[in-house]
Amino acid sequence: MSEPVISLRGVTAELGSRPVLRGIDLTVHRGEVVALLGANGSGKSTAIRSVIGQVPVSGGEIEIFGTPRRRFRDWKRVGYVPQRTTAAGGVPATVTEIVASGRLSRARFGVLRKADHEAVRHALELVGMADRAKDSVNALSGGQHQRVLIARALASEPELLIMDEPMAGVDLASQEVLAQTLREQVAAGTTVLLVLHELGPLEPLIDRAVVLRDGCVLHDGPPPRAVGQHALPGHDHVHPHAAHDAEPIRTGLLS
Ligand SMILES: Nc1ncnc2c1ncn2[C@@H]1O[C@H](COP(=O)(O)OP(=O)(O)OP(=O)(O)O)[C@@H](O)[C@H]1O
Repeated sequence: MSEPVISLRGVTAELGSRPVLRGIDLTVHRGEVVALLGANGSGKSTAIRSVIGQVPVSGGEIEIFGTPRRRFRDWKRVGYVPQRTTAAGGVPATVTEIVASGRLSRARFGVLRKADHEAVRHALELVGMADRAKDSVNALSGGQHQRVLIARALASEPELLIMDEPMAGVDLASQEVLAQTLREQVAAGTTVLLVLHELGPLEPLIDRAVVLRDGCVLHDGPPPRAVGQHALPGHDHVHPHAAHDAEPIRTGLLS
C-alpha cells in the first residue's frame, strides 16, 4: 500500500465540554478517494477540521504527508472546501478574486503571475463557472457559491483535496460536472477525503468509506451501495465484492 497522506491515530477532541471525537483512527493513502459518512452530529466535519488545524485535538496523533500536523506548513499541497458557506461571507468580491485567493499559497511573495492567473481561469472552467468570472459572488446562487469554493480549492493544484459536503446544494447536472472534474483530478493522482451524505454521482470514484457514529469509527471498508434505505439502522449490508461468507456490515449510517 502506498504511503499515507493523512493519518489519524486515536484522535480525540472536545467542543465546549462535549467529547466530539472519541478516538478516531483514519488513514488515507496516496491516490485514494475516501468518503466520510455518518449521521448529523457524528463528528465528520470536526474530524476533517482537526486535520486542517481548525479544531484543536486533545489526544492522539495526526500526520499530513508524513509530517505531524503541528509542524506541517506546506498548505499549498492541500485544497480545502469548507462545509457549505457563502464564498465571501458577505464581503464584496468577484468570483475571480475568491478563486485567486486559493492560488496565493502557490504565488511567490503573494504576487500572482501569468501561470497563476491561468490556473485560476482553468479552475473556473473545471467547475463550469468561467462565464461568471467577473461577477460579484454576492450575486450567485448557493450551488454556484459551492462551485466557486471548489474552484478555489482546485486553484492551487493540490495533491490532497479535503471537502466537506462538496455537493450540498448543487443541482444534479452540476454534480455530474463536478464528478467528472474530480475523476480527472483522481486520474492525475490527487488524493481525496470528502464528507458526503449521499454518494450520488461520486459513487464510482469512492475507494473506501469510513462511517462515524458518536465520534467513533463504526465502519472502515467498502462503500455502502446506497445511502438510503440500505443504510437505515439495523439494515444488514453485504457489499457485492465481499466474500460470500463475509459478516454483514451494519452500516447504521443514519442512526
Ligand atoms: N462550535 C461548536 N461548539 C460546541 N459543539 C459543537 C461545535 N461544532 C460542532 N459541535 C458539536 O459537535 C458534534 C459533531 O459536529 P460535526 O459538525 O462534526 O458533525 P457532522 O458529522 O459533520 O454533522 P453534519 O452531518 O450535521 O454536518 C455535534 O454534536 C455538534 O453539536
